[in-house]
This record gives sequence, C-alpha cells and structure tokens, in this order.
Amino acid sequence: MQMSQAARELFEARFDKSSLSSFNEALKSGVDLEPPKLSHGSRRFHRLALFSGRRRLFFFLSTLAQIVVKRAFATEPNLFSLLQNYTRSFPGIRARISRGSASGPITAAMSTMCSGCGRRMPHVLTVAGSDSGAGAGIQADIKACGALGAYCSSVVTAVTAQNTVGVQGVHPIPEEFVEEQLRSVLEDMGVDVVKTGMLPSVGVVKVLCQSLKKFPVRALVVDPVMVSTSGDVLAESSTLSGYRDELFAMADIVTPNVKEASALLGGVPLRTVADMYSAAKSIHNLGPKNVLVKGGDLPESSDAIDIFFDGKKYHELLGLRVKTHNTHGTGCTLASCIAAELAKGLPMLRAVQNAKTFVQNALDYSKDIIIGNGPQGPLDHLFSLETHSCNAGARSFNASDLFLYAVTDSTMNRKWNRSIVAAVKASIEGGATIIQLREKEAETCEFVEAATACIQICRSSGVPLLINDRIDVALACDADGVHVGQSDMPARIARKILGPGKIIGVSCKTPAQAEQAWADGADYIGCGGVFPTATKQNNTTVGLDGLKSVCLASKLPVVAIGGIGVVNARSVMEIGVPNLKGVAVVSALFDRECILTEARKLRSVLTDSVSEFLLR
Ligand SMILES: Cc1ncc(COP(=O)(O)OP(=O)(O)O)c(N)n1
Ligand SMILES: Cc1ncsc1CCOP(=O)(O)O
Repeated sequence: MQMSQAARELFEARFDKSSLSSFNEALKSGVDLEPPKLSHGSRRFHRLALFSGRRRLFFFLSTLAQIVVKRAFATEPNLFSLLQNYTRSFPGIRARISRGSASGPITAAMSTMCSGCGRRMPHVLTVAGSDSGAGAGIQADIKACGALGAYCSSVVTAVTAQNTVGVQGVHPIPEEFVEEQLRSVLEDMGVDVVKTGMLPSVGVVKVLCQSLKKFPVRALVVDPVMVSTSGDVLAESSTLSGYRDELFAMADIVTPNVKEASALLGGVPLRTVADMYSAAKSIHNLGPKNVLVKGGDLPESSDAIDIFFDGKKYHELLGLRVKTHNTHGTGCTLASCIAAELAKGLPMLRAVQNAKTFVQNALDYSKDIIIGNGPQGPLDHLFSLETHSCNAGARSFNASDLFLYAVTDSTMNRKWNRSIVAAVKASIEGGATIIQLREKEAETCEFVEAATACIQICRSSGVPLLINDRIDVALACDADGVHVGQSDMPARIARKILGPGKIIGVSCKTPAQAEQAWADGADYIGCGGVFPTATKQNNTTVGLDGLKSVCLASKLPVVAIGGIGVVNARSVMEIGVPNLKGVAVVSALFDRECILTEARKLRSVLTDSVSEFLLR
C-alpha cells in the first residue's frame, strides 16, 4: 500500500519498524490480534487514509477487525489469557496484552519485541504455605525453582510457625486475599506452570480453580499436602473433596506420597509396590493426566521407588535411598522441580526424572549438614552453586546423566552450517542429558570461546558438559569434566590435574581397560564402537557381545558408542546389564537436518526401551 508522507509519519510514530515487522510476521503465522485501539493520532491517520480508495478499504478492514475482536472478548472471558499464553509461544514476538479495569472495556494492546531484545524466563507460580524454617513450603519451592533456572513467584495460602522439630502454629490467609494474590500474579507476569502445595481449606481450592479458569496456564502440578513430615495436620479434611471434585481434573500431574495417596482413596492401606500401582490407577481415575505415587515412606524398601502412571503406561522410577535426617521439604522440592522442568518445556516423564535426580543429589549433598535440633533438617537446595563455584570435592556426576549422551562434531556442524552453540542448544532441547564437545579441528582459542558459551547453556539446563581430550580447554572454561581415550592423557593424571570434583570418562574396549579406568579414578566408561561407523576412522568394532563383557567387568557405569541411532538404540539397551546407562551418539544427531527432532526421537526410543525393561 502506498502511504502519503504524513500518513507514514503518523503510523511510524505509533509503531517502531521492528515492532511492525514482528506484528506482520505474527499475522502471517496465523495469530489473530486486535489492531491497536484508535488513539487520537491513529484517528487522524484514518482520516488521511480516507483520501484514496485503497485507504478506505484499509479503514473498513481495521474497523471490522476491531468489532470482531471486541465481540470475541465479550463472549469469551478467557480469551484474554488464552491469547496471552498463545502469543508467548512465538519465539520472535513478545506480545503484552493489557487488560482494562474490571468494570471498563477490555483493551488489548500489543507491544512486540524482537527475539534478540529480551529473554523470557521459564516461570513457575507456587501456591503454598510459608515455612518459617524455610525447609519446605514456599521457601523450598522458590529455592528449588531457582536452582533449576526457573523464575518462581508465590501466592501464600497460610503462614506457619515451623522448625526442624515440628509445626508450632498455622495462620491461614483469608480466601479473598489468596484470590487477590492469584489475580496479581496470573494477570501480569506470564506464568507458565502453577504448582500447588499447602491448600489449607476447600475454599482456597475453589478460589484457585476459579482463578485458573480465568487465567489458564500451560501446566498444573498438584502436590496434595495434607500432613507435615512431623505429623502435623496442614489441611482441613474437607480439602480432600476439593481435590477430588475439582482440582485434580485440571491437573497435569498429582504427586502424593503413600500416606496422601491412602487419604485420597478413603484410607486404603498402601504397604507394597503393587499397592502403589493400584493407587496410581485409582487416583488417575479422579481426573489428573499423570500420577506420581512416591514410595519414599514405604516400609521395608531399600530403594526409593516411585510409580509414574500416565493413564496408559506405568513407569517404575528407581532411586537410591539416601541415609539422612535432612529430608524435610523433599515433597515440595520434587513437585517444584517437576514444575520448573515443565516450564522449561520438557515433556512430563523427563521432567519427573530430572526432578528425582535433583532431589537425590540434594539429599546426598545435604546428608551431613546440621541446621536445627529437631529430628528433621532441611536440604541445601542451592548445592549446585557451591559445587560449581568452589569445586569442593562433591562430584556432580550422576550415572543417569549418561542416558542420551550427545557428542558434537565440527565437520558435521560445518556441513550443516551450524555453530557449536546452536547444535548443543538443539540437542539439549531435544532431550540430551550430557554433552561432549569433540572438536578435533578447532583452534584452541576458538574452542575455548565456544566451550565457554556452551557451558552457560548447559548450566542453565542442568546438563553436564565435558570436553574431549583437551584437559586445558576443560580447565579454561570450567567444564564439568573430560572424556579421554586410551592414547590420550591417562585418567589417573587427568584426575590429579582436574581434582576430585570433575567428571572423567575413559574409552574402553576390553574388560582389562575397564578395570584400569576404575583404578585410575574415572567416573564412567565409554565402550565402542558397538556398530561400524563412518564418524571415527579405523575404529575396531566390539559388537553387542563386546559391550556386554565390558559392562559385566566394569565397576563403573557404561555408555555405549559407535553407529548407534534410532533404529538400533533399543537393541543396545536391551542387552540388560544394569550398569549400561545409555548411548552416546554423534552422527545420529549432528549429521541430521533437525537435531532437536532426532534427539526427541532417540530419547523416546530410549525411554520406552528402559521402562519396558524395568517392567519385565
Ligand atoms: C562417550 C564417549 N565414548 C568414547 C569416545 C571415544 O573417545 P576416544 O577414544 O578418545 O576417541 P576420540 O573421540 O578422541 O576419537 C568418546 N569420545 N566419547
Ligand atoms: C568417537 C567414537 N568412539 C568410538 S565410535 C565413535 C564415533 C561415534 O560416532 P557415531 O555416533 O556417528 O557412530
């Protein structure tokens, strides 16, 4: 459309050019947005536009669009929030929708921002009680989300006087004020996921349900807190009916422990893992999309077994029981971590697995800390800051990190015209659980620069980053560790140089090499090539039998490597040896057009094969 100079100036005064192009792009992508409300300036613009026939058409269409959008808002009160959520999912556009006063008309004004101008943080809102001891409740939720890189806002439902001995007092917040807090946060702050903890009365449950209907969010995590770890009652028994009748139907996941699961099911006793399976199914029948029954309190079990049920499939999630009194707040922490991982965009099962890993690491790290004189102390949620900042000797390695091990390759990145950083980012988004930079041709300076950028991405996603061969580069960028081959720096010297806090992996093809790697202080073994591969020249293949014999001889966890991809990953995992923890892949991710899609596919093959194996 040709515009007169005057009209152009008026138009550009209201929208800067980048906003305008983002707005146009959003429209092209199919978002229906209300055109800006006519201000005095734009009325003048319309008057000018009337001078030509084409401009008359513009005026007519924009007025028509305004009428349509206003009608839609009048008939669909949730449209405001739906639109707000919808626009949030556009990477190149950030739309802020402002709502008029409750009595006045709803106005939608859009301010756009190019993707390079700002950074959205994953956002969890916790709706829970305050714990003055800060081990559980709102305080635990904020710390856990922060540790996992999510922003956490809070709506306080009750204030408790609490310490490591027990709960000395509970002061519920009036329902109207809970509602007001909910409105303040949900209306303005772009919440991705809501997590609930202590909801002291059925009235608060109802207020929450109404608020979530008005302001829908991407996911709802319900931790049905009824009784504190010290045995003190934190919710009226009528809250149970609120959960069952209304809240569960809106929940993406409900995370009861065995006592809460029993209470929700009218007091049925839960004594065995089989009981947990049937409880998960019965609670699923109450409406939530997924259920996690936590078995930490189950008597007579040496492992912490949780049962996850998505309505079709059960997953038995195993964790080692950490011997410690410092368990106060683990339930709140787990649910908050699930919420944080969902807010980051992870699928549900992965979010649950990552949350479990975080809690287990936090328990392990905090097992000896002394806070308070009571029987149940708190966790140190921010342990990862300490391990990363002072390399204090507590290794941040968890064998389950080997599940989907992405190993980069500079030749492949060049072929597909991608930076290392973009490749790493995509693989993490697709579900990679650990990254190795294997950059055979990079100049040292370029390698350190790329590794430093990758470290930031990996840290914010909780994914360890290792460097292939180059201990100097690992030290320079404070990577989480190194992977060395049989002809590289021996692992025992690498350990001396790097200290106890870094992860060291060693390539092994034989049981003798596996034994040596353990003696040298390695953390894991990479075994392969399992299948023939074009990625590494002159590399002998050990096959599935060779892999099995190395696993059986190894005291360390093992990751399989070489020629592995979507079609054969299951056959690798199915060799059925407990210390085989995952697969490492190069070309199956990095020599493909879309790394993210391939990582997702591979992750899902691995998850399916492992859970089926566990259930056998
Ligand atoms: C996880 C993992 N396992 C094995 C290797 C191979 O390492 P290496 O023997 O040092 O061979 P190059 O990678 O240097 O060719 C690996 N990189 N990662
Ligand atoms: C580095 C390495 N070490 C043993 S096999 C191999 C290459 C793995 O690459 P791909 O996953 O493309 O087969």
